[in-house]
Amino acid sequence: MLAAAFSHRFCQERHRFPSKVRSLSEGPADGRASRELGEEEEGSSSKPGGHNILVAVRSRALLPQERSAGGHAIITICNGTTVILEDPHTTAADDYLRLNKSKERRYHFDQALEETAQNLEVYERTTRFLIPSVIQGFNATVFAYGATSAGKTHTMLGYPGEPGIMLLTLRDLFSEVANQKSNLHFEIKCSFLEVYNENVRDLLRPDSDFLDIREDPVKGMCVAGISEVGGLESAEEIMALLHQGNKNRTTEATGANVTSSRSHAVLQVMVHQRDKTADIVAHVNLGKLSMIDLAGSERASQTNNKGMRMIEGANINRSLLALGNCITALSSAVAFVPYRDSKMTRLLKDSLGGNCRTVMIANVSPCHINYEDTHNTLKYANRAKNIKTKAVRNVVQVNYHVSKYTEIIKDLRSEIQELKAKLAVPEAHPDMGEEELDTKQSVKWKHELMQNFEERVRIKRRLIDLAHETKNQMVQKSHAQVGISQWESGRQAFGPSVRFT
Ligand SMILES: Nc1ncnc2c1ncn2[C@@H]1O[C@H](COP(=O)(O)OP(=O)(O)OP(=O)(O)O)[C@@H](O)[C@H]1O
Repeated sequence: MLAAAFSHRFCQERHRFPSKVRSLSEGPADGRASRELGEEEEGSSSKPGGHNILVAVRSRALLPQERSAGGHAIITICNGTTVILEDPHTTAADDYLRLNKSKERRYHFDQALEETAQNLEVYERTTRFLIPSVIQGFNATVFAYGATSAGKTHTMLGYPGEPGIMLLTLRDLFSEVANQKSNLHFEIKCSFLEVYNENVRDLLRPDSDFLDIREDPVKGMCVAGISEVGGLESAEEIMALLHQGNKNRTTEATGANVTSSRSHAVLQVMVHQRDKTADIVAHVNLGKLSMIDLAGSERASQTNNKGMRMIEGANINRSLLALGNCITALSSAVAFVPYRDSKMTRLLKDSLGGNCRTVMIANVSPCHINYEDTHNTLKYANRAKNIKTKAVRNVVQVNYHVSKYTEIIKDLRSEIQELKAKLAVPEAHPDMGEEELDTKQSVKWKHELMQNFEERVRIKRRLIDLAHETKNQMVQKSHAQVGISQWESGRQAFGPSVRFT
């Protein structure tokens, strides 16, 4: 009773989301995350320790079917960061061990969003701050986690009247790119995949084979052979691809949700950014933004799923259990993290423990019938708060040694052709006038100019040859070094008795 009164008072001071539009780089309405982003943007994100995952919890309203089944809400959100979960199980009057136990569980998160929060508010308080860092070459992931029908797809995808995190993020990303286009060159590509029954499928090329996940030393975890659609200019273009891909996504009606996602869906947007004035050597920032709508965990007893739906459910639960185990391992900082236990956790490896800035949105149902699921989601979300990632800017140096020189030579050649065409004037005659002599003089200058250009072409060619020679010499040098180290290790293995004659 006392606890209930306290929570009521506490809720009077509930957090109000500021109506003022926050700037992209301002960070979410949370001091900690905002400060961390500042460090990241200054390029110091490689500092030991890294950043904590930003964890937000979103509770939806009771659904009509939950109300008609006599469901009541057991979730209270306070102060924009606290979630109070009421245990609906009644305690028997003679259960003396539990009589004085509080029936409330209290959790604190970076953000806690109540049922009145629209997707735009969720986006502004959780994800918006990631955009500048993606443009600067950092990896970022936003994923929705929770039981079936908790509201993950509603949060990530939304619907035309209320776009979800994916569209809102893409809109801001493209408008930020447009703001910076005068000084920087951008290339934006996207891919869309699903993990269904432990198989990875390209949703933009549904007739392709199942794909493999690989760990690339430069790109991190990636999917071999996934199609990347390039030349994208607007969020709407990506959303069109997403809707096309979504038609290929596996969703079915289940006992718990009429449009239940039976697969985990991953939308990845790659942003390549470089200076417009870049010369022979360019530094390209490679940012990758992953937005993930996970399939929801479900209890077979509650969903009444049979046959294929039950197998899917088992696979979904298996991969979510693997995700839960990874979260537990990472939050307790044990040495071994079982990423390999499922495809989804392999894909999420960078987002959970690697080079990435990560936001987890844990969706919960407020209905007392879903108490166990909600409790589990809150427990995992609470553990995930301790996970640290180390985001570093991905910069590759593109050395245009050969390709750029060839391009320059091509340009010079076409210039020479143009000059030659202009030079195609009649030969000079002895009885020429002053005007004609002037023309002859300018023809001479043009000729010299052309020779100059030809000389430049020769020099560029020589540079290419030199680059090749240097490369060959380096290969020979490394062969020689391998030989020397083999000789030295052989010498150590046989000891000082080996004599060379
Ligand atoms: N914040 C919300 N406001 C209003 N309705 C919501 C909200 N979140 C979810 N819903 C409704 O709840 C139902 C289930 O939501 P949704 O399909 O997003 O759940 P899910 O977690 O993606 O489920 P699954 O894992 O089975 O795919 C839908 O009818 C959706 O419209």
